[in-house]
Amino acid sequence: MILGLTGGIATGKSTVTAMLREQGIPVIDADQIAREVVELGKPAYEAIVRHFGKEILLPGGQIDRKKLGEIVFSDEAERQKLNAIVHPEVRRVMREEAEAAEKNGAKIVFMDIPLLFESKLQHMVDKIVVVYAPAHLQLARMMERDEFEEEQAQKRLRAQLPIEQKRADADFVIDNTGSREETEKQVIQLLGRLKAETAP
Ligand SMILES: CC(C)(COP(=O)(O)OP(=O)(O)OC[C@H]1O[C@@H](n2cnc3c(N)ncnc32)[C@H](O)[C@@H]1O)[C@@H](O)C(=O)NCCC(=O)NCCS
Ligand SMILES: Nc1ncnc2c1ncn2[C@@H]1O[C@H](COP(=O)(O)OP(=O)(O)OP(=O)(O)O)[C@@H](O)[C@H]1O
Repeated sequence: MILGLTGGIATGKSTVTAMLREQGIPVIDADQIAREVVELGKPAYEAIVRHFGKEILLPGGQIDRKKLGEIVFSDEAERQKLNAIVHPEVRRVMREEAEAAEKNGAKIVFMDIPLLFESKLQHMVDKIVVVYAPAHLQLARMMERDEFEEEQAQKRLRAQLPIEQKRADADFVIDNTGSREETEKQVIQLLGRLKAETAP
């Protein structure tokens, strides 16, 4: 069974991913793959430099993610352009990794896909788990973690569908409004249900 793990920016997907891995569940991470496919010299890297120019590079030649983020979260057309370069590569690698995990005998595989709903990737997964935190907590946690001003954080929030809508469209919701311990309890409870469903 392939589960799509999604939510909004800073709702706690990475936090939940770490908890799942601790329970021995494989999690394929779209953000991590999106970082790997734009490493220096990869095809997506070349395409990004062609479109956005050398101004978005660090002195060592790697992509300056902060700078590219400032551009794409301030300009919807540029964000779409970046998505069109990066997303097909990310989907291809995710499929490969899911197949490898299933070949290794995994019955339950999670794919952490932040933009699952926005990119209409529902077809890639059997069920959808949304990690939820209300918008005001998303903002506060993002500002603290990334040292963003409120306006920078708001821009990133506006580039995604509202978290309330995602919650409504989920098969399962993990509410990360409370403490990490409360969240972990929900993760373990969900795994219990899924293991019962996938038992022979
Ligand atoms: C714009 C970039 C350079 C900013 O890098 P940065 O290191 O600051 O952020 P990071 O990659 O860790 O992403 C953090 C979060 O931002 C949100 N986000 C990232 N890209 C996008 C996007 N294109 N549209 C909307 N939200 C996005 C997601 O919630 C993601 O979890 C980077 O996010 C990127 O290359 N994005 C395009 C690829 C993408 O869509 N990745 C997310 C899902 S695969
Ligand atoms: N239950 C919680 N209580 C307090 N802080 C939390 C909780 N869960 C997560 N955080 C913090 O909130 C921030 C966002 O969490 P996390 O990085 O897991 O979110 P994410 O959804 O993976 O974010 P992104 O979409 O940006 O990748 C982090 O700094 C994390 O340490």
